[in-house]
Amino acid sequence: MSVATRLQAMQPTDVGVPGPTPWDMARVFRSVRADPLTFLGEVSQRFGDTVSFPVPGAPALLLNDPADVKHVLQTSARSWSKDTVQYAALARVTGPGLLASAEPGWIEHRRLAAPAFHHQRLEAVGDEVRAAARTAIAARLAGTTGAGDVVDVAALTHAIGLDAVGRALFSTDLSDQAHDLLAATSESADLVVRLGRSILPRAEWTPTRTNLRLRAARRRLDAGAAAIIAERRSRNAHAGGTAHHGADLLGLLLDSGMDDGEIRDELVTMVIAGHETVAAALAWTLMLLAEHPAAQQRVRDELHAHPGPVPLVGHRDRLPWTRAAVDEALRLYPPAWAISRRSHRDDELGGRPVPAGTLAIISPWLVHRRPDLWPEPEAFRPERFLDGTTRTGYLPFGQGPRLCIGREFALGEMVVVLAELLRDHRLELPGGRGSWTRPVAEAKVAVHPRGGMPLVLRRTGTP
Ligand code: HEM
Repeated sequence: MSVATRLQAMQPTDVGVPGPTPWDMARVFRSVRADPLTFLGEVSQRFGDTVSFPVPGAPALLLNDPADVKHVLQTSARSWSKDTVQYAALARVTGPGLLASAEPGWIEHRRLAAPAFHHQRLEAVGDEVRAAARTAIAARLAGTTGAGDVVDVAALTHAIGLDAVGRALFSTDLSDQAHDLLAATSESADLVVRLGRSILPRAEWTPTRTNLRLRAARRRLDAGAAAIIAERRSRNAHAGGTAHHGADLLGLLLDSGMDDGEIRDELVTMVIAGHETVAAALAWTLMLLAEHPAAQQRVRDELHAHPGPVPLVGHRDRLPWTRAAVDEALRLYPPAWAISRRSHRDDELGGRPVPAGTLAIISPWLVHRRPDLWPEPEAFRPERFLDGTTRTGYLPFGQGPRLCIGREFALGEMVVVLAELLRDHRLELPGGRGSWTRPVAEAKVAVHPRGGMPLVLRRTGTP
């Protein structure tokens, strides 16, 4: 490639979309890395629905118009792939598992995993999710008085999230490995974010601190996955070595003919995608309910009006308000705060041609705060979702063919955990409303409450 061609490739491509200048970006560089949510909010306020970032080569566009979002993720999904820095960084941990994989191999893996998320199967694992919630709640509350102890509900929901994935998808009790798996997934998630935001991407083999730490975290995840696979094979051998390893996700993967490396990638994908997101979403939901005692009481009233175990699937008819509270919490705090795609063909966005190679950044966090779609967008109002209809500009689980495979599982899990916790407990803000400050929403792999989520948990019936 000639110098002129190289220089040409370094120039941002102008597609006639406004956005910050390179100078603007240089000035805010540090704060963007520390707090991308605020930065994205500011640029969309300043430049509108489509914002262009001054990066070398093909355009990088932030898309906030639901029509553009639908175009990229759904209508024209075949022209846009996950060939992006975000997913390349994730693939350093998960390998080309279902979440990070770019087409075309993805569809076979999706078909293979799908039966583990079908309604029938999810109905069958409701007890496991309930058991995960009960065990973690009992462990966390052991030794507390029940009369108003401050509990970090984010740590609680992490423990539940991991255990629920283990029990429901791998029929495995992960409690022995929980500490190590939680530490390794959260370490990997932090490093993935760091790599995704690095201005100087280095080759995987260079001995940078991040690369070395990532390799160590990967080894721990590999060991965890290998132990889960070995345990299932040995269980199967003891049961007479039947041809089928079971109806859960791990059984499906083992029966599929995938090699152990591919199975490892899917297991690690599900552990990361399946517990970080649900844990964060639940922590924010509990905070919002603590801030809104009347909404919380309405959840409890619904639970008392319908005693008995809450089903994972089909809970909406019985507990419409509880489910609406979950939907509204996912609007305000969508754990997956950024979704990226790269076009591999020339395409059009809002009537404007965009070349192959264009990067599209979609932030559910921003789209969910559009005042034209969500009046008083910062207000927590579960009633927005009471009618149960699909809403334009609502995509906590993505949209189109790559919609979250764990959506029904996650929603069911969230409702079941709320039921287990709120039936007999009241959540309050430590120090009361006057002295309460929300934890900072930290955009990592999921949007987490920085420093945890300390809330008062009081057994109902105690003063
Ligand atoms: C509140 C919880 C969850 C949220 C907010 C969430 C969000 C998302 C989003 C936005 C996507 C699409 C990403 C994209 O298009 O680039 C996605 C995909 C995915 N999610 Fe979830 N997720 C959640 C729970 C789960 C659970 C419980 C699992 C599994 C146990 C899971 C596994 C996956 C997988 C494997 C994909 C990739 C699917 C594909 O590309 O075919 N997620 N998730």
